[in-house]
Amino acid sequence: MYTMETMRQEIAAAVEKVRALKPLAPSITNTVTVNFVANAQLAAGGTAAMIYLPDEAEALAEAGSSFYINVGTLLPIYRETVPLAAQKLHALHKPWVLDPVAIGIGSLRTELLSLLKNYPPAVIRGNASEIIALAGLWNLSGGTETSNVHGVDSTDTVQAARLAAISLARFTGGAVAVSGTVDLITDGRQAVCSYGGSSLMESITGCGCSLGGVIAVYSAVASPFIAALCGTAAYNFAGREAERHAAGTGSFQLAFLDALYNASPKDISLTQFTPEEV
Ligand SMILES: Nc1ncnc2c1ncn2[C@@H]1O[C@H](COP(=O)(O)OP(=O)(O)OP(=O)(O)O)[C@@H](O)[C@H]1O
Ligand SMILES: Cc1ncsc1CCO
Ligand SMILES: [Mg+2]
Repeated sequence: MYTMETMRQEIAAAVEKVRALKPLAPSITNTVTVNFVANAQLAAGGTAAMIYLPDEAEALAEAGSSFYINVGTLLPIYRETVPLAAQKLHALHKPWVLDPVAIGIGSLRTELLSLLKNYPPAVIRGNASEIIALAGLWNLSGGTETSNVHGVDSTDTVQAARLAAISLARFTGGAVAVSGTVDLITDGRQAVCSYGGSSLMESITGCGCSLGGVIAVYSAVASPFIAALCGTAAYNFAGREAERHAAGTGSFQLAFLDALYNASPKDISLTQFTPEEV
């Protein structure tokens, strides 16, 4: 168990380590936000590599320190690529992050997300509706059988996903980060609410996707819980900072990357978060 003080120390240490080591966190991610994911990973201090083909996934699962799988826009080749990557990561005991974007839409997405239960990710990151639906698909408490996911956006509150997040974290032995106005991060034993960000983050695409990629970067140097908390705190810091400089959604995206790049270990570790009952 972490105290609030040790959480802050470990977050600051993770931010510093990533900037020193530049860990490679390869991604299988959607074509909508692939560029934003790579740029956010670089802004945090990590190294990015985006993958489509099965043999490349296996090679980069070996080469990387961690990995990111986001099922936002599936292509037929992912029927091979995603399972191969997950199997390899599981066999190598490497941390990987799952974003179950738009869970419930289409048969390939359901097939892949069901199968990934066999190779549990270190961190699951999603909006509230996605977390509830993944717990449902994996038959865990707090989940619902029918998905409330409408396209890629959430229709549930973060607190409504609390039990689903806790049961997913207990099942994987890792952590879950539920995003929204106030984010919830849990490892199944403790939970933290993280504050900050900006409502403009809902008006651009890819803040959630890229947060998953950045959590994968931090997973290379920290426990799943600290990595999830560190990524979320970095986003809450950078979002709030970017809003002060943005004229609208276009300049917000640029200001957000600048803020993420310029954020110090203290800026990130001193963001507001509070413990929650589990
Ligand atoms: N209203 C808000 N106020 C403050 N921060 C927010 C708000 N909405 C989202 N965020 C922040 O935006 C980031 C992404 O969360 P969000 O829930 O929008 O993900 P998402 O829906 O999966 O995004 P996408 O699928 O477009 O990538 C998180 O860091 C979250 O804290
Ligand atoms: C808009 C969109 N559509 C599929 S993935 C994606 C990025 C946000 O999840
Ligand atoms: Mg999303």
